[in-house]
Amino acid sequence: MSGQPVSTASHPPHGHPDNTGPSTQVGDKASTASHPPPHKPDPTVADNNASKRKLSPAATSGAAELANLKIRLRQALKQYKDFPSPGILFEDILPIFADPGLHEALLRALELHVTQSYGESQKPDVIVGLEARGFLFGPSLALRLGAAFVPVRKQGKLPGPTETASYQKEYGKDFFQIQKGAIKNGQRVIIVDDIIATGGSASAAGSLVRKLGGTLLGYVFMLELDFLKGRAKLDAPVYTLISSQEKGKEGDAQSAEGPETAGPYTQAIATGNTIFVSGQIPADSEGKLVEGSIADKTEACCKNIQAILEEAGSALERVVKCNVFITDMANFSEMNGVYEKYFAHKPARSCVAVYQLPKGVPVEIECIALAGEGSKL
Ligand SMILES: O=P(O)(O)OC[C@H]1O[C@H](OP(=O)(O)OP(=O)(O)O)[C@H](O)[C@@H]1O
Ligand SMILES: Nc1ncnc2[nH]cnc12
Repeated sequence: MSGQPVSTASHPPHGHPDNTGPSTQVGDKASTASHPPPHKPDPTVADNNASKRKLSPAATSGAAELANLKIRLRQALKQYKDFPSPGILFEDILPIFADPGLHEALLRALELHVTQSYGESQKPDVIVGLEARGFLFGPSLALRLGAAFVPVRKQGKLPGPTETASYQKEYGKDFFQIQKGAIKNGQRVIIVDDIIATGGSASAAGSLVRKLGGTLLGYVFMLELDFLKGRAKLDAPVYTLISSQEKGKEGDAQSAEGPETAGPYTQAIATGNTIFVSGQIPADSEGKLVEGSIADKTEACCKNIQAILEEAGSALERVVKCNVFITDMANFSEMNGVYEKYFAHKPARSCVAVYQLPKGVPVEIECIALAGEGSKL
């Protein structure tokens, strides 16, 4: 587990007790949710059972492993503007394969996802990988699962009788082919690829699998470009390890919605079963400062923390400690009004007034959270 130092934007720790706002009082149990609700939690709804739930050590260590892995994978991605054609922001996954540790971690996470999602009785018989990047990890994954690997290739590459499907992808039109007889009637199949963008490629591959009589269990991707809504084209369950921001920047490996870091620190670091989130200021995902009241700005900080935690497989409900920095205690109660909607379970908290904050903002919030439950591991 990596133990990189946690770098908050610019603040030394402050130990100011704060029992007048929505923080947990001394003597309260640390309130963490071992079983977050299956639906996305509404941060504005109080969770009165939060303090009764406990984490199992195995679940938390698995979840922390996944959280850390996601952060490391995201950081390894490289983005290229206008490749292969103008207007496309190309997500390069190859650096993951250049690092044996990340490569191994990727395969482990995918293997665990499949074994835990489908179990022994629904084990896949065949992993289908899509040319070319689905070939980078499809065969290794198949081997780990004791399944066959079958390639779907671009037109004209496969010998013998084939089935063909045409499709439109994010940057062009193409044809996929599969060898007739490569999948037997009724075999359970999982389709894997590096990226789902518009979903055109994956959908065409799904149609080929079904043409051969395969039972499509689902799709597994390393990365999803959410904003293209490709999964809407697919009619089998979709799993993606990480999702990508709508507007990324070249060379940038930030989480989906949190603002990019403005200095030599990382948005979040997971170690053990703990996630340390760097101080969040009221800025949007492009780093633009949010205008408006203290309430608006506090809300922006909370939303950034929420996005970063969710990206790391955790949630606001799993925050155990917050540090709030404000530049004027006259704003304390307006800040609290919003803060308590997001942190209804009252994690431990300090709130201090500081002389100045980066970029002249009036509020900054950092936190420590427990990793997610580990349902994917
Ligand atoms: O969801 P879509 O819009 O269909 O796009 C996703 C597909 O695009 C990329 O492949 P590409 O055709 O560029 O081939 P490559 O792997 O050979 O580079 C990627 O590897 C996916 O297969
Ligand atoms: N933006 C993108 N980056 C990398 N591969 C892709 N395949 C389809 N769209 C892509």
